[in-house]
Amino acid sequence: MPARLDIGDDGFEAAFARILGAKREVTAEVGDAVAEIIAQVRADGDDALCALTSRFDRFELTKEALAIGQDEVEAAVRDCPEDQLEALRLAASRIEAYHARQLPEDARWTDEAGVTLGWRWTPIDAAGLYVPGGTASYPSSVLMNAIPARVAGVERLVMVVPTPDRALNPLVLAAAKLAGVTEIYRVGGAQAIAALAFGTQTIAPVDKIVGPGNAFVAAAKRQVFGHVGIDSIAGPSEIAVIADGGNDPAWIAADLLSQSEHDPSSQSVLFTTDAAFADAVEREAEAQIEASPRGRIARAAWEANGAVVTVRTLGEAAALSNRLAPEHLELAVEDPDALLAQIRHAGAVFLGRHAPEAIGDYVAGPDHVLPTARAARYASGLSVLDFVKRTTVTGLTADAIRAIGPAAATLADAEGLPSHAQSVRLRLEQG
Ligand SMILES: NC(=O)c1ccc[n+]([C@@H]2O[C@H](COP(=O)([O-])OP(=O)(O)OC[C@H]3O[C@@H](n4cnc5c(N)ncnc54)[C@H](O)[C@@H]3O)[C@@H](O)[C@H]2O)c1
Ligand SMILES: N[C@H](CO)Cc1c[nH]c[nH+]1
Ligand SMILES: [Zn+2]
Repeated sequence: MPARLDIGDDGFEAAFARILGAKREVTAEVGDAVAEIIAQVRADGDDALCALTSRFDRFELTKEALAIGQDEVEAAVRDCPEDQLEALRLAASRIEAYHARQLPEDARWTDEAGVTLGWRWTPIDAAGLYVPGGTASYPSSVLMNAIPARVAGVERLVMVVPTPDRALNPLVLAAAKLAGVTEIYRVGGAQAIAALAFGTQTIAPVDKIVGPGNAFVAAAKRQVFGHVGIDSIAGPSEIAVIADGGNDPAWIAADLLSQSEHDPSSQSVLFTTDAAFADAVEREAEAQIEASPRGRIARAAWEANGAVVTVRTLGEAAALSNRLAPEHLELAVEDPDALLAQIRHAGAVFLGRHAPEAIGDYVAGPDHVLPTARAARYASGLSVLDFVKRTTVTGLTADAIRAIGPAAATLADAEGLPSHAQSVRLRLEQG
Protein backbone atom coordinates (compact mmCIF):
# COMPACT_ATOMS: atom_id res chain seq x y z
CA MET A 1 0.00 0.00 0.00
CA PRO A 2 1.20 3.59 -0.56
CA ALA A 3 1.84 5.83 2.47
CA ARG A 4 -1.54 7.01 3.82
CA LEU A 5 -1.38 10.44 5.45
CA ASP A 6 -3.90 12.83 6.93
CA ILE A 7 -2.60 16.33 7.13
CA GLY A 8 -5.01 17.09 10.02
CA ASP A 9 -3.45 14.30 12.11
CA ASP A 10 0.12 14.29 10.79
CA GLY A 11 0.65 18.03 10.27
CA PHE A 12 2.07 19.73 7.20
CA GLU A 13 5.79 19.29 7.87
CA ALA A 14 5.54 15.65 8.90
CA ALA A 15 3.40 14.82 5.87
CA PHE A 16 5.85 16.55 3.56
CA ALA A 17 8.83 14.76 5.12
CA ARG A 18 7.16 11.39 4.69
CA ILE A 19 6.26 12.02 1.03
CA LEU A 20 9.79 13.12 0.31
CA GLY A 21 11.42 10.43 2.39
CA ALA A 22 9.48 7.79 0.49
CA LYS A 23 11.76 8.40 -2.45
CA ARG A 24 15.54 8.31 -2.65
CA GLU A 25 16.31 8.93 -6.29
CA VAL A 26 20.06 9.05 -6.51
CA THR A 27 21.74 6.89 -3.94
CA ALA A 28 25.48 7.04 -3.29
CA GLU A 29 25.82 3.59 -4.91
CA VAL A 30 24.26 4.86 -8.14
CA GLY A 31 26.61 7.86 -8.16
CA ASP A 32 29.68 5.66 -7.58
CA ALA A 33 28.67 3.10 -10.22
CA VAL A 34 28.09 5.88 -12.74
CA ALA A 35 31.47 7.51 -12.00
CA GLU A 36 33.15 4.17 -12.77
CA ILE A 37 31.23 3.76 -16.01
CA ILE A 38 32.16 7.27 -17.17
CA ALA A 39 35.84 6.65 -16.37
CA GLN A 40 35.73 3.37 -18.32
CA VAL A 41 34.27 5.05 -21.41
CA ARG A 42 36.83 7.88 -21.24
CA ALA A 43 39.64 5.35 -21.07
CA ASP A 44 38.48 2.68 -23.53
CA GLY A 45 36.01 4.43 -25.87
CA ASP A 46 34.06 2.08 -28.16
CA ASP A 47 35.48 -1.02 -26.42
CA ALA A 48 33.94 0.18 -23.15
CA LEU A 49 30.58 0.82 -24.85
CA CYS A 50 30.55 -2.75 -26.18
CA ALA A 51 31.58 -4.29 -22.84
CA LEU A 52 29.04 -2.25 -20.84
CA THR A 53 26.29 -3.05 -23.32
CA SER A 54 27.00 -6.74 -22.91
CA ARG A 55 26.87 -6.29 -19.11
CA PHE A 56 23.75 -4.11 -18.80
CA ASP A 57 21.78 -4.75 -22.00
CA ARG A 58 22.65 -8.45 -22.32
CA PHE A 59 23.85 -8.80 -25.92
CA GLU A 60 27.17 -8.76 -27.76
CA LEU A 61 27.67 -5.45 -29.56
CA THR A 62 30.51 -4.87 -32.03
CA LYS A 63 31.98 -1.42 -32.75
CA GLU A 64 30.84 -1.75 -36.36
CA ALA A 65 27.23 -2.23 -35.22
CA LEU A 66 27.13 0.78 -32.84
CA ALA A 67 25.75 3.15 -35.46
CA ILE A 68 22.28 2.54 -36.85
CA GLY A 69 22.36 3.29 -40.57
CA GLN A 70 19.85 4.65 -43.03
CA ASP A 71 18.92 1.17 -44.36
CA GLU A 72 17.95 -0.04 -40.89
CA VAL A 73 15.85 3.09 -40.37
CA GLU A 74 14.03 2.61 -43.68
CA ALA A 75 13.40 -1.07 -42.92
CA ALA A 76 12.02 -0.12 -39.49
CA VAL A 77 9.63 2.40 -41.01
CA ARG A 78 8.33 -0.34 -43.35
CA ASP A 79 7.74 -2.58 -40.28
CA CYS A 80 5.55 -0.06 -38.45
CA PRO A 81 1.77 -0.42 -38.57
CA GLU A 82 0.13 2.47 -40.42
CA ASP A 83 -2.07 3.49 -37.43
CA GLN A 84 1.07 3.94 -35.31
CA LEU A 85 2.77 6.03 -38.00
CA GLU A 86 -0.38 8.12 -38.32
CA ALA A 87 -0.48 8.73 -34.54
CA LEU A 88 3.22 9.62 -34.59
CA ARG A 89 2.65 12.15 -37.39
CA LEU A 90 -0.19 13.79 -35.44
CA ALA A 91 2.00 13.97 -32.33
CA ALA A 92 4.94 15.40 -34.32
CA SER A 93 2.88 18.12 -35.95
CA ARG A 94 1.33 19.22 -32.64
CA ILE A 95 4.71 19.19 -30.85
CA GLU A 96 6.28 21.20 -33.66
CA ALA A 97 3.47 23.78 -33.68
CA TYR A 98 3.79 24.27 -29.92
CA HIS A 99 7.57 24.60 -29.97
CA ALA A 100 7.66 26.93 -32.99
CA ARG A 101 6.01 29.57 -30.76
CA GLN A 102 9.00 29.44 -28.39
CA LEU A 103 11.57 30.73 -30.92
CA PRO A 104 13.06 33.84 -29.32
CA GLU A 105 13.72 37.03 -31.28
CA ASP A 106 16.92 39.01 -31.72
CA ALA A 107 16.86 42.58 -30.41
CA ARG A 108 18.84 45.76 -31.29
CA TRP A 109 18.43 49.40 -30.24
CA THR A 110 20.44 52.59 -29.67
CA ASP A 111 20.09 54.15 -26.22
CA GLU A 112 20.18 57.81 -25.12
CA ALA A 113 24.02 57.73 -24.86
CA GLY A 114 24.27 56.64 -28.51
CA VAL A 115 25.34 53.10 -27.60
CA THR A 116 24.03 50.34 -29.84
CA LEU A 117 22.90 47.35 -27.77
CA GLY A 118 21.12 44.08 -28.30
CA TRP A 119 21.39 40.32 -28.44
CA ARG A 120 21.44 37.54 -31.01
CA TRP A 121 20.26 33.96 -30.58
CA THR A 122 22.25 31.18 -32.24
CA PRO A 123 21.72 27.42 -32.06
CA ILE A 124 24.22 25.04 -30.54
CA ASP A 125 26.11 22.97 -33.14
CA ALA A 126 25.51 19.44 -31.82
CA ALA A 127 22.88 18.07 -29.43
CA GLY A 128 22.94 14.63 -27.81
CA LEU A 129 19.43 13.24 -27.42
CA TYR A 130 18.98 10.49 -24.83
CA VAL A 131 16.00 8.27 -25.62
CA PRO A 132 15.26 5.85 -22.78
CA GLY A 133 14.56 2.22 -23.47
CA GLY A 134 15.44 -0.08 -20.59
CA THR A 135 12.04 -1.46 -19.61
CA ALA A 136 9.77 0.30 -22.15
CA SER A 137 10.39 1.96 -25.50
CA TYR A 138 9.80 5.68 -26.01
CA PRO A 139 9.15 6.81 -29.61
CA SER A 140 7.36 9.79 -28.04
CA SER A 141 10.59 10.85 -26.30
CA VAL A 142 12.38 10.87 -29.68
CA LEU A 143 9.92 13.52 -30.86
CA MET A 144 10.03 15.47 -27.58
CA ASN A 145 13.86 15.62 -27.72
CA ALA A 146 14.47 16.15 -31.41
CA ILE A 147 11.69 18.49 -32.53
CA PRO A 148 12.66 21.47 -30.32
CA ALA A 149 16.29 20.98 -31.37
CA ARG A 150 15.36 21.01 -35.05
CA VAL A 151 13.08 24.04 -34.59
CA ALA A 152 16.03 25.82 -32.94
CA GLY A 153 18.23 25.09 -35.98
CA VAL A 154 20.67 22.56 -34.45
CA GLU A 155 22.63 20.84 -37.26
CA ARG A 156 23.85 17.61 -35.58
CA LEU A 157 21.10 15.72 -33.76
CA VAL A 158 22.79 12.69 -32.19
CA MET A 159 20.41 10.15 -30.70
CA VAL A 160 21.40 7.32 -28.35
CA VAL A 161 19.02 4.56 -27.32
CA PRO A 162 19.56 1.30 -25.44
CA THR A 163 18.47 -1.89 -27.20
CA PRO A 164 18.18 -4.38 -24.30
CA ASP A 165 18.52 -7.99 -25.48
CA ARG A 166 19.15 -6.43 -28.94
CA ALA A 167 15.47 -5.41 -29.23
CA LEU A 168 14.40 -2.03 -30.63
CA ASN A 169 10.82 -0.92 -31.28
CA PRO A 170 10.80 0.10 -35.00
CA LEU A 171 8.61 3.08 -34.11
CA VAL A 172 11.62 4.62 -32.29
CA LEU A 173 13.50 4.71 -35.61
CA ALA A 174 10.43 5.92 -37.48
CA ALA A 175 10.16 8.78 -34.97
CA ALA A 176 13.85 9.60 -35.47
CA LYS A 177 13.34 9.84 -39.23
CA LEU A 178 10.21 11.98 -38.84
CA ALA A 179 11.94 14.34 -36.39
CA GLY A 180 15.10 14.80 -38.51
CA VAL A 181 17.64 13.03 -36.26
CA THR A 182 21.00 12.92 -38.08
CA GLU A 183 22.91 10.13 -36.22
CA ILE A 184 21.69 7.17 -34.13
CA TYR A 185 23.71 4.85 -31.85
CA ARG A 186 22.45 1.71 -30.09
CA VAL A 187 23.82 2.38 -26.64
CA GLY A 188 22.12 3.50 -23.44
CA GLY A 189 22.61 4.19 -19.76
CA ALA A 190 25.47 6.17 -18.21
CA GLN A 191 27.84 4.83 -20.89
CA ALA A 192 25.84 6.58 -23.63
CA ILE A 193 25.94 9.87 -21.71
CA ALA A 194 29.72 9.52 -21.28
CA ALA A 195 30.16 8.81 -25.01
CA LEU A 196 28.15 11.90 -25.96
CA ALA A 197 30.08 14.08 -23.52
CA PHE A 198 33.64 12.90 -24.18
CA GLY A 199 33.39 11.15 -27.55
CA THR A 200 34.69 7.74 -28.61
CA GLN A 201 36.29 6.48 -31.84
CA THR A 202 32.80 6.21 -33.39
CA ILE A 203 30.78 8.91 -31.63
CA ALA A 204 31.95 12.52 -31.93
CA PRO A 205 31.25 14.56 -28.78
CA VAL A 206 28.29 16.94 -28.61
CA ASP A 207 27.86 20.34 -26.96
CA LYS A 208 24.77 19.61 -24.87
CA ILE A 209 22.98 16.45 -23.74
CA VAL A 210 19.23 16.44 -23.21
CA GLY A 211 16.56 13.87 -22.51
CA PRO A 212 15.01 11.72 -19.83
CA GLY A 213 16.20 8.47 -18.32
CA ASN A 214 16.40 6.36 -15.20
CA ALA A 215 18.47 7.12 -12.09
CA PHE A 216 21.72 6.01 -13.80
CA VAL A 217 21.13 8.32 -16.76
CA ALA A 218 20.15 11.22 -14.49
CA ALA A 219 23.27 10.72 -12.33
CA ALA A 220 25.47 10.56 -15.44
CA LYS A 221 24.06 13.84 -16.74
CA ARG A 222 24.82 15.46 -13.38
CA GLN A 223 28.41 14.17 -13.52
CA VAL A 224 29.22 15.34 -17.08
CA PHE A 225 27.65 18.77 -16.57
CA GLY A 226 30.25 21.48 -17.03
CA HIS A 227 32.13 19.53 -19.66
CA VAL A 228 28.95 19.72 -21.75
CA GLY A 229 25.64 21.43 -21.12
CA ILE A 230 22.61 19.49 -19.94
CA ASP A 231 18.93 20.37 -19.94
CA SER A 232 17.64 19.54 -16.45
CA ILE A 233 17.49 16.40 -14.38
CA ALA A 234 14.63 14.51 -16.07
CA GLY A 235 14.77 11.30 -14.04
CA PRO A 236 12.16 8.75 -12.99
CA SER A 237 8.65 10.05 -13.69
CA GLU A 238 6.40 11.66 -11.09
CA ILE A 239 2.81 12.77 -10.79
CA ALA A 240 0.83 14.63 -8.16
CA VAL A 241 -2.95 14.83 -8.47
CA ILE A 242 -5.10 17.28 -6.54
CA ALA A 243 -8.62 15.88 -6.71
CA ASP A 244 -11.92 16.72 -5.04
CA GLY A 245 -14.59 14.09 -4.40
CA GLY A 246 -16.29 14.84 -7.73
CA ASN A 247 -13.99 12.54 -9.75
CA ASP A 248 -14.35 8.95 -10.88
CA PRO A 249 -11.88 7.05 -8.65
CA ALA A 250 -10.98 4.74 -11.58
CA TRP A 251 -9.83 7.72 -13.68
CA ILE A 252 -7.65 9.11 -10.91
CA ALA A 253 -6.20 5.68 -10.03
CA ALA A 254 -5.22 5.20 -13.70
CA ASP A 255 -3.62 8.66 -13.78
CA LEU A 256 -1.52 7.84 -10.70
CA LEU A 257 -0.48 4.44 -12.07
CA SER A 258 0.35 5.92 -15.47
CA GLN A 259 3.52 7.30 -13.89
CA SER A 260 4.12 4.47 -11.38
CA GLU A 261 4.38 2.04 -14.30
CA HIS A 262 7.41 3.85 -15.76
CA ASP A 263 9.97 2.79 -13.18
CA PRO A 264 10.15 1.29 -9.68
CA SER A 265 11.64 4.67 -8.67
CA SER A 266 8.66 6.66 -9.99
CA GLN A 267 6.45 8.57 -7.56
CA SER A 268 2.68 9.14 -7.62
CA VAL A 269 0.91 11.24 -4.98
CA LEU A 270 -2.79 11.97 -4.48
CA PHE A 271 -3.96 14.99 -2.49
CA THR A 272 -7.69 14.97 -1.82
CA THR A 273 -10.20 16.72 0.39
CA ASP A 274 -12.41 13.60 0.54
CA ALA A 275 -11.31 10.59 2.66
CA ALA A 276 -13.95 8.24 1.19
CA PHE A 277 -12.73 9.15 -2.29
CA ALA A 278 -9.12 8.42 -1.18
CA ASP A 279 -10.23 4.92 -0.04
CA ALA A 280 -11.96 4.33 -3.38
CA VAL A 281 -8.87 5.39 -5.35
CA GLU A 282 -6.69 3.00 -3.32
CA ARG A 283 -9.09 0.10 -4.02
CA GLU A 284 -9.18 0.97 -7.74
CA ALA A 285 -5.40 1.23 -7.91
CA GLU A 286 -5.06 -2.23 -6.41
CA ALA A 287 -7.50 -3.70 -8.96
CA GLN A 288 -5.79 -1.94 -11.88
CA ILE A 289 -2.33 -3.08 -10.78
CA GLU A 290 -3.58 -6.67 -10.58
CA ALA A 291 -4.95 -6.46 -14.12
CA SER A 292 -1.95 -4.71 -15.70
CA PRO A 293 0.78 -6.50 -17.65
CA ARG A 294 3.14 -3.86 -16.17
CA GLY A 295 1.71 -4.36 -12.69
CA ARG A 296 5.01 -5.54 -11.25
CA ILE A 297 6.75 -2.19 -11.91
CA ALA A 298 3.65 -0.16 -11.04
CA ARG A 299 3.23 -1.99 -7.72
CA ALA A 300 6.89 -1.55 -6.79
CA ALA A 301 6.69 2.21 -7.36
CA TRP A 302 3.19 2.67 -5.86
CA GLU A 303 4.01 0.78 -2.69
CA ALA A 304 7.51 2.17 -2.13
CA ASN A 305 7.08 5.79 -3.24
CA GLY A 306 3.32 6.40 -3.55
CA ALA A 307 1.30 8.52 -1.12
CA VAL A 308 -2.38 9.25 -0.57
CA VAL A 309 -2.83 12.42 1.46
CA THR A 310 -6.12 13.76 2.81
CA VAL A 311 -6.11 17.53 3.21
CA ARG A 312 -8.61 19.90 4.81
CA THR A 313 -8.68 22.41 1.93
CA LEU A 314 -7.51 22.62 -1.68
CA GLY A 315 -5.21 25.45 -0.58
CA GLU A 316 -3.45 23.03 1.76
CA ALA A 317 -3.01 20.62 -1.18
CA ALA A 318 -1.55 23.44 -3.31
CA ALA A 319 0.93 24.34 -0.54
CA LEU A 320 2.09 20.71 -0.18
CA SER A 321 2.35 20.32 -3.94
CA ASN A 322 4.44 23.50 -4.19
CA ARG A 323 6.88 22.06 -1.65
CA LEU A 324 7.07 18.82 -3.64
CA ALA A 325 7.48 20.67 -7.01
CA PRO A 326 6.28 17.62 -8.95
CA GLU A 327 7.14 16.89 -12.56
CA HIS A 328 3.42 16.66 -13.44
CA LEU A 329 0.45 18.07 -11.55
CA GLU A 330 -3.20 17.35 -12.36
CA LEU A 331 -5.84 19.70 -10.98
CA ALA A 332 -8.94 17.46 -11.11
CA VAL A 333 -11.25 19.92 -9.37
CA GLU A 334 -14.35 21.95 -10.17
CA ASP A 335 -12.46 25.21 -10.85
CA PRO A 336 -8.92 24.29 -11.95
CA ASP A 337 -7.99 27.83 -13.01
CA ALA A 338 -8.71 29.18 -9.52
CA LEU A 339 -6.44 26.50 -8.06
CA LEU A 340 -3.76 27.12 -10.73
CA ALA A 341 -3.39 30.62 -9.31
CA GLN A 342 -1.98 29.01 -6.14
CA ILE A 343 0.49 26.73 -7.96
CA ARG A 344 4.08 27.98 -8.14
CA HIS A 345 6.31 24.96 -8.74
CA ALA A 346 5.48 22.13 -11.17
CA GLY A 347 6.96 20.97 -14.48
CA ALA A 348 3.60 20.70 -16.26
CA VAL A 349 0.05 21.34 -15.05
CA PHE A 350 -3.08 19.63 -16.41
CA LEU A 351 -6.35 21.46 -15.96
CA GLY A 352 -9.64 19.74 -15.19
CA ARG A 353 -11.11 16.28 -15.08
CA HIS A 354 -10.67 15.63 -18.82
CA ALA A 355 -6.94 16.47 -19.01
CA PRO A 356 -5.04 13.33 -17.99
CA GLU A 357 -1.27 13.60 -17.83
CA ALA A 358 -0.95 10.85 -20.46
CA ILE A 359 -2.27 13.25 -23.11
CA GLY A 360 0.75 15.44 -22.35
CA ASP A 361 3.06 12.44 -22.70
CA TYR A 362 2.07 12.04 -26.34
CA VAL A 363 -0.02 14.53 -28.24
CA ALA A 364 -0.91 17.75 -26.40
CA GLY A 365 2.12 19.63 -27.76
CA PRO A 366 4.19 20.80 -24.73
CA ASP A 367 7.36 18.85 -24.10
CA HIS A 368 7.20 15.78 -21.87
CA VAL A 369 10.90 15.98 -20.90
CA LEU A 370 10.38 17.65 -17.54
CA PRO A 371 12.30 18.31 -14.33
CA THR A 372 11.97 15.68 -11.59
CA ALA A 373 13.22 15.22 -8.01
CA ARG A 374 12.01 18.74 -7.01
CA ALA A 375 14.03 20.37 -9.81
CA ALA A 376 10.81 22.16 -10.89
CA ARG A 377 11.60 24.62 -8.06
CA TYR A 378 14.25 26.12 -10.38
CA ALA A 379 14.07 24.42 -13.79
CA SER A 380 11.65 24.14 -16.71
CA GLY A 381 10.80 21.41 -19.17
CA LEU A 382 12.75 20.96 -22.38
CA SER A 383 12.10 23.70 -24.93
CA VAL A 384 13.59 25.44 -27.97
CA LEU A 385 15.47 27.66 -25.48
CA ASP A 386 17.56 24.65 -24.42
CA PHE A 387 19.10 24.53 -27.88
CA VAL A 388 20.01 28.20 -28.37
CA LYS A 389 22.32 30.64 -26.65
CA ARG A 390 22.08 34.40 -26.44
CA THR A 391 25.09 36.51 -27.44
CA THR A 392 25.02 40.14 -26.41
CA VAL A 393 25.95 42.88 -28.89
CA THR A 394 27.46 46.29 -28.05
CA GLY A 395 28.55 49.00 -30.53
CA LEU A 396 29.99 52.48 -29.80
CA THR A 397 30.76 55.55 -31.86
CA ALA A 398 33.32 58.21 -30.82
CA ASP A 399 30.45 60.24 -29.28
CA ALA A 400 29.13 57.21 -27.42
CA ILE A 401 32.46 56.36 -25.81
CA ARG A 402 32.83 60.00 -24.76
CA ALA A 403 29.48 59.69 -23.00
CA ILE A 404 30.09 56.50 -20.98
CA GLY A 405 33.85 55.82 -21.27
CA PRO A 406 35.03 58.03 -18.34
CA ALA A 407 32.90 56.04 -15.87
CA ALA A 408 34.41 52.79 -17.20
CA ALA A 409 37.95 54.14 -16.79
CA THR A 410 37.15 55.28 -13.23
CA LEU A 411 35.82 51.82 -12.32
CA ALA A 412 38.89 50.16 -13.91
CA ASP A 413 41.14 52.37 -11.73
CA ALA A 414 39.07 51.44 -8.70
CA GLU A 415 39.53 47.75 -9.48
CA GLY A 416 43.29 48.23 -9.94
CA LEU A 417 43.23 47.12 -13.60
CA PRO A 418 45.33 49.67 -15.56
CA SER A 419 45.11 48.06 -19.01
CA HIS A 420 41.33 48.18 -18.79
CA ALA A 421 41.50 51.90 -18.00
CA GLN A 422 44.08 52.48 -20.75
CA SER A 423 42.01 50.75 -23.44
CA VAL A 424 39.18 53.17 -22.73
CA ARG A 425 41.26 56.34 -22.18
CA LEU A 426 43.25 55.91 -25.44
CA ARG A 427 39.99 56.08 -27.33
CA LEU A 428 38.80 59.07 -25.30
CA GLU A 429 42.05 60.95 -25.91
CA GLN A 430 42.56 60.03 -29.57
CA GLY A 431 38.99 59.40 -30.72
N1 LIG B 1 11.29 13.02 -16.57
C1 LIG B 1 10.99 12.81 -17.83
O1 LIG B 1 10.80 13.75 -18.59
C2 LIG B 1 10.87 11.40 -18.37
C3 LIG B 1 10.33 11.15 -19.66
C4 LIG B 1 10.28 9.82 -20.14
C5 LIG B 1 10.78 8.78 -19.34
N2 LIG B 1 11.28 9.08 -18.11
C6 LIG B 1 11.89 8.10 -17.26
O2 LIG B 1 12.89 7.44 -18.04
C7 LIG B 1 13.19 6.23 -17.39
C8 LIG B 1 13.36 5.10 -18.38
O3 LIG B 1 14.04 4.10 -17.66
P1 LIG B 1 14.49 2.76 -18.32
O4 LIG B 1 15.24 2.03 -17.26
O5 LIG B 1 13.32 2.12 -18.97
O6 LIG B 1 15.46 3.18 -19.51
P2 LIG B 1 16.84 3.99 -19.54
O7 LIG B 1 17.20 4.05 -20.99
O8 LIG B 1 16.74 5.29 -18.80
O9 LIG B 1 17.88 3.10 -18.77
C9 LIG B 1 18.30 1.88 -19.28
C10 LIG B 1 19.79 1.75 -19.09
O10 LIG B 1 20.09 1.83 -17.70
C11 LIG B 1 21.32 1.20 -17.48
N3 LIG B 1 21.26 0.40 -16.26
C12 LIG B 1 20.25 -0.39 -15.84
N4 LIG B 1 20.60 -1.00 -14.68
C13 LIG B 1 21.85 -0.59 -14.40
C14 LIG B 1 22.76 -0.87 -13.32
N5 LIG B 1 22.44 -1.69 -12.33
N6 LIG B 1 23.98 -0.27 -13.33
C15 LIG B 1 24.31 0.58 -14.32
N7 LIG B 1 23.49 0.89 -15.36
C16 LIG B 1 22.27 0.29 -15.39
C17 LIG B 1 21.59 0.30 -18.65
O11 LIG B 1 22.72 0.76 -19.33
C18 LIG B 1 20.36 0.44 -19.54
O12 LIG B 1 20.71 0.51 -20.90
C19 LIG B 1 12.09 5.97 -16.38
O13 LIG B 1 12.60 6.30 -15.10
C20 LIG B 1 11.02 6.97 -16.78
O14 LIG B 1 10.23 7.34 -15.67
C21 LIG B 1 11.35 10.35 -17.62
N1 LIG C 1 5.60 10.44 -18.50
C1 LIG C 1 6.90 10.51 -19.10
C2 LIG C 1 7.60 11.76 -18.58
O1 LIG C 1 7.81 11.67 -17.22
C3 LIG C 1 6.87 10.56 -20.61
C4 LIG C 1 6.28 9.37 -21.30
C5 LIG C 1 6.62 8.86 -22.51
N2 LIG C 1 5.79 7.84 -22.77
C6 LIG C 1 4.95 7.73 -21.79
N3 LIG C 1 5.25 8.67 -20.88
ZN1 LIG D 1 4.36 8.72 -18.93
